[in-house]
Amino acid sequence: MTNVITLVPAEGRGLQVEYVESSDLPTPWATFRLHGFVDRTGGREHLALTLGSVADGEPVLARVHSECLTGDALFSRRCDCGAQLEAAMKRVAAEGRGVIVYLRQEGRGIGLMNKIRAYRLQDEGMDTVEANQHLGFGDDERRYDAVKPIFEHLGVGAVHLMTNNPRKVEALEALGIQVVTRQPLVAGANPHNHRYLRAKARRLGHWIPI
Ligand SMILES: Nc1nc2c(ncn2[C@@H]2O[C@H](COP(=O)(O)OP(=O)(O)OP(=O)(O)O)[C@@H](O)[C@H]2O)c(=O)[nH]1
Repeated sequence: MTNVITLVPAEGRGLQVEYVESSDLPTPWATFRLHGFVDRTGGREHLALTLGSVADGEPVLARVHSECLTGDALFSRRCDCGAQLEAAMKRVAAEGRGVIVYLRQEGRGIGLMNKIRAYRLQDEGMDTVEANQHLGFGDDERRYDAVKPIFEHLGVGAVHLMTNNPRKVEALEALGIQVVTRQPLVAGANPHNHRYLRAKARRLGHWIPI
């Protein structure tokens, strides 16, 4: 007996995202519902956390977060990722309703090992964009296609998106997701990530007060 109950093809490149299963996920701030999805095209496993009734047709407070193992799980202060994830989960908990999609695209899409290579280059003086380029990658290799079928499966329509990243807003809107408002998500600035945040603001155009 399989747990796979839905197959949702997205528009465009014939992306196939399978919904696998859901469970409770108690956290310090709320007990979320945890939903598992597999992107059969890219072979990646993605997650979504929901709280409250997100399928009622009203815009939903939302975060689309890309995996950062070092920041999200290992407390790294090189970036702001873990602090942003925690802030987003707390905001959804405070609101009692919302969705957080956790996309498994580590290191802005270059993968964990290459992110460590990029960190080494940053230790030697490059900024986060230069390091990616030095390794032969683009500034940002992420794709957000999987978000559309995940939102469709969850019944999420329009969103209030928590992000400082203009490319993320553009990418979701290009998929047909209505971003009603952008909610700034500034958290986790510290002396170790000052250069990183400055590079995100200056090189990647993030709306971050520096
Ligand atoms: N290549 C690379 N990736 C990094 C570095 N620091 C963090 N990351 C990755 O950057 C991504 C950050 O994802 P998000 O927090 O969802 O997005 P964002 O572009 O910061 O935009 P926000 O929505 O404003 O947070 C994750 O995939 C991290 O693993 C770095 O120095 N180099």
